[in-house]
Amino acid sequence: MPADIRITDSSLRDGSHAKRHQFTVDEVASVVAALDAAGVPVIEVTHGDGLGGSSFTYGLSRTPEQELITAAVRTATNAKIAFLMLPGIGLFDDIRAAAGNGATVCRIASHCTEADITEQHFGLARKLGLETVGFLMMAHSQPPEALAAQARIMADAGCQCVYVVDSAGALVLDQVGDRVAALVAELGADAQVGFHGHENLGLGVANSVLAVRAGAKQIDGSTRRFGAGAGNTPVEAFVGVCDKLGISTGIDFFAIVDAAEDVVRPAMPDECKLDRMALIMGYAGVYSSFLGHAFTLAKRYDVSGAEILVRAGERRLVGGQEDQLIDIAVELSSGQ
Ligand SMILES: C[C@H](O)CC(=O)C(=O)O
Ligand SMILES: [Mn+2]
Repeated sequence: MPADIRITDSSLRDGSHAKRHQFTVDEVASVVAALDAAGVPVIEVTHGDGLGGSSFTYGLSRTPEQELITAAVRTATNAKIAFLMLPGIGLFDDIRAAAGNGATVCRIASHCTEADITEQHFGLARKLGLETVGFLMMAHSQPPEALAAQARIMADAGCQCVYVVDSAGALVLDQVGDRVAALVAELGADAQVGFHGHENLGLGVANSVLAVRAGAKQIDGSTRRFGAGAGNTPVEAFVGVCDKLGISTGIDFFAIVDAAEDVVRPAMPDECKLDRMALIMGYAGVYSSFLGHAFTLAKRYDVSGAEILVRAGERRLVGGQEDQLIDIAVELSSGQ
């Protein structure tokens, strides 16, 4: 029996933000082995900011991501290995390399008003025989009908599942359902709809259930919430809730609970916490991966990390504008 929904585990990609991109091959292999054994169908492995993300702006990786992808592919027996790429950060050759190393699911992300920059990337991915997923990031910032129009651009370019991506963990309950429903209505049989949640307001599981009820067929999460900000929808809790609701995921609850505690947690530098800075991100609508940058800048310039995030929210900064966090920190340190 096929599962009702397909879960993609992002611990080894979104979790890369929380680990400052310091994964080793051994950590990736042990996490993939545990998730695969628990029945997780898709495991995403890449630098937190996608292929090519290793840089001074986004943070240097400890291990080249193609080596991590290769290790994941070698380890998985059933799970598909996915990778993320953001046009402008990664290159076409990075997609070719990931495909050559055995990854089979290509996830292309853009800010949720810029789907047109993904068209050529979906074209290449489909030509390479990859399964395609599109990410409309910072989805809280646009109304359902605007997101649906952007989803149509991705689907027409060859994307097989368009995700509503709550990058800031700012969407609340029906705001997820309304957005997913708008995409389902727009895309019909042309593409599936997915949801990627963050825990910054503590709603990852509830939001994901509402996404499923609105017609989403693919849901992201991270085991032990290992992701940016307060982390992602916890896969183990979501699987338990789905079991109770009669939504089949194909993942064994007890096995994923053990994987979270015994394998994923030891690979994490710390728990992903719902603390002051994470809550402010959700409340102010700030891109979750800014957390580590704001933390570092707060220390360097001796200013409040929370204040950096509040100002980032006021300026409606989007992914790719990490450098503007430095401007904010400098302003704060000079009393502006
Ligand atoms: C590059 C981002 O980290 C993608 C993502 O997971 C999000 O927007 O959320
Ligand atoms: Mn994310």
